[in-house]
Amino acid sequence: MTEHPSPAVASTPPADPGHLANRATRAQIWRLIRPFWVSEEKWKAWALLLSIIALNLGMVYINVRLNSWNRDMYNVLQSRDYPQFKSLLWQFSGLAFVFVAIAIYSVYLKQALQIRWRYWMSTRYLDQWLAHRAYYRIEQGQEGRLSDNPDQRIAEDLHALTSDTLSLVLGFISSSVTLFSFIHILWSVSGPLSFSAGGHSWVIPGYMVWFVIAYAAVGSGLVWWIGRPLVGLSFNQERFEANFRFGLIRVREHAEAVALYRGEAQERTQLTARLDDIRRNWWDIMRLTKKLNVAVNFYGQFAVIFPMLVSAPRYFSGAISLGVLMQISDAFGQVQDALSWFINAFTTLASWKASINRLAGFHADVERAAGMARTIEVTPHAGSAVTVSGLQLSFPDGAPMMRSLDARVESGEHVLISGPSGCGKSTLIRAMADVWPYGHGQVGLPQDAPVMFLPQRSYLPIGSLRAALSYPAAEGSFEDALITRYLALCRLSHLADRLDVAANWSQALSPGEQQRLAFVRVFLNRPRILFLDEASSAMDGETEEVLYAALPRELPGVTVISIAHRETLARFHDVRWKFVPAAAGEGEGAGHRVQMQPIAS
Ligand SMILES: Nc1ncnc2c1ncn2[C@@H]1O[C@H](COP(=O)(O)OP(=O)(O)OP(=O)(O)O)[C@@H](O)[C@H]1O
Repeated sequence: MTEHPSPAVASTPPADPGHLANRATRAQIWRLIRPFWVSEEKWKAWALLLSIIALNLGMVYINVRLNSWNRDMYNVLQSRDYPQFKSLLWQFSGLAFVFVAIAIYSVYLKQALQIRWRYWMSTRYLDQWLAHRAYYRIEQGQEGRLSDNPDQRIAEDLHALTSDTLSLVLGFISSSVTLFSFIHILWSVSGPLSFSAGGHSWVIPGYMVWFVIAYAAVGSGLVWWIGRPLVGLSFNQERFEANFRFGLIRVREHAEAVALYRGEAQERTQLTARLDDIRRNWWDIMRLTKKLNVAVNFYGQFAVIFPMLVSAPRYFSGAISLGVLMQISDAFGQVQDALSWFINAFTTLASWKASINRLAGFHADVERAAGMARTIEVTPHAGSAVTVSGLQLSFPDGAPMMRSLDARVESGEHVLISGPSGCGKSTLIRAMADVWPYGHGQVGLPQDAPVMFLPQRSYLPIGSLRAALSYPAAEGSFEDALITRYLALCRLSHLADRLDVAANWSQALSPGEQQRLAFVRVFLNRPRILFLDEASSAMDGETEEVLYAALPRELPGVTVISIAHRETLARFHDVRWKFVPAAAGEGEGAGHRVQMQPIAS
C-alpha cells in the first residue's frame, strides 16, 4: 500500500480560512439552530426554555421591587424612622430569599437545557459524519474543503453553539425586559430638565432616560467599533489551537517511528511553527482586548458617578429626596447594565459567530461528501460471484490510474493482485470495498455476504484485547474458547491469558503480531468475501503460508482477493490479476491495465 495523504492532512487549514469568517448566512444559522426545537425533544426543550425565561423575568421583577425598596430605605435612614427601618429589613430578607432561589434554579435549568441540546446535536452530527463514509471522503477530498479538524467541530463548536446561543437569547430577553421596566421607573422619577440656550428656555422631560441612552449608545458604539476584528481573530485562534493539538497527537501516535528516525528536531520545528501561529494570533487578540478594556473600564467606572452628577442639581435644590436620588442612581445602573449587555455580549457574540461559521462549513462538507456523485457503483446482487464491469480508476484530479476492467470472481475463488508499487492495487480493492470514489464502473457483491477488508496496518481500538480481537463485532460476541483456538492457530497463544487486559494494543504489539491478530478477527467474524491488502507482509514466510492455507479450511467457500508481493503465496490462489503499464499509444500517464493469468496449481 502506497503512503498517501493520511489523516495528517486533517490539520491542513482550508485554502483561505479568513474567507470563512462572516460567511454563514441567516439561512445557515437557522438551519443549525432550528432542528432541535422542532425535534422529538421539542416539548421538553420548550418547557425548559419557557421556565427559564419565566424565572429570569421573576428576577427582573424582584430587581424592580428592590429599586423602590432602595428609595424607601434611604428615606427611612434620612428620617431616622427605626420601626420602618426594621420592617424594610424584613421585606429585603423575603425578596432576597426568593431572588436566591430563582437565581439557583434558573442556572440549573439552563444547564439542563444546554446538555440536552448539545447531546441531541452531537449525536446528529456524529450520525451524519459517520454515514455515507463522509468522515473518510472529507479527509480525502481536500480541494474546496470548507472546514478543518472535524473532531473540534463536533466536540467544541457544538458545545459553544448551544451554550452561547442560550446565553445570548436569555440575556437578550432579560436585558430587554430590564430596560423596559427601569426606563419606565427612570422616566417617572427623573423629572424634567429646564435650561436656557440661545435666548430660549428648553425643557427636556424624563431627561435621565435620554442621558443614559446617549451614554450607553456612545459606549456601545465605541466598543463595537474597537472590537470588530475579534470575530476573525477568535476564529483563527480556535483553528490554530486545534492544529497544534493535532500535531501533538500525531507525535504521540507515531512515537516509535519518530524516535527511530530521530525526528525530534523536525517535529519540534513543525510543532513550534504551529505554536508560533497561536502566539502571533494571541498577541493580536491581546492588543485588541487591551484597547477594548480601556473603553469598557472607563465606561463602567464613569457610570457610577454619572447619574449622581446629572441629578445633583435637583437634589441640592431640594426637588428630590435622598431616597429618590438613590433610586435614580440604581435605576440608571440597571438601564445602563441592560444597554451594556450588548457590549459585554460582544465577545460571546464573536465566538458564537465563529462557531456558527465553522459548523456551517463542516455541515456543507458533510453534505457534499454524502451527496458526491457515485460514479463507481458498488451494489449487492442475487448471485454468489463478485463482478466487476467497466471499472476504470482515476486519481482525484481525474488522471487515469487503471484502465477498464471486466472480471468475475466466483464464490470460493482466490485472486492474487500483483504489480509494481504505486500502480493502483490497493486503490482497486478500495474501490471494490466502496471507499474509493474516483473513477467509473460497476462492482457487484453477493447480497447479504459479509465482507471484510484487511489493510496492511490494522486498526486496533483502545480497550481490552478481547474487544480488539472481536472488532468490528462487539466485545463478547465470541466464546473465549473460540478466541483461544484461533489465537493458537495464528500463533498468538501467548496472548490467550491477556484477553481482559486493556491497553493501547497498536503500540504494544509488533506489526507482525498485529497482522496475525487481524487474521484472528477474520476467523472469528467469518466473512464470505475477504480482501487482503498486503495483510501478511510483516509476518515470516512460514506463518504467512500457514494462515493462507487455513483460510479455505476454516472458512469454506470464502472468496479471497489479495494483494501480496511474495511469489510463494501464488500457490494459494487460482488466478492472478497483474497490473501492467497501459500501451504507449494510450499516451503519457496512461495508467495501468489489468491482465488475467490463471495460476497453475
Ligand atoms: N488519497 C489519495 N490522493 C491522491 N493520490 C492517491 C491517494 N491515494 C492513493 N493515491 C495514489 O494512487 C496511486 C495508487 O496507490 P495504491 O495505494 O493503490 O498503490 P499500490 O499499487 O497499492 O502500491 P504499493 O504496492 O506500493 O502498496 C499512487 O500513485 C498513490 O500515490
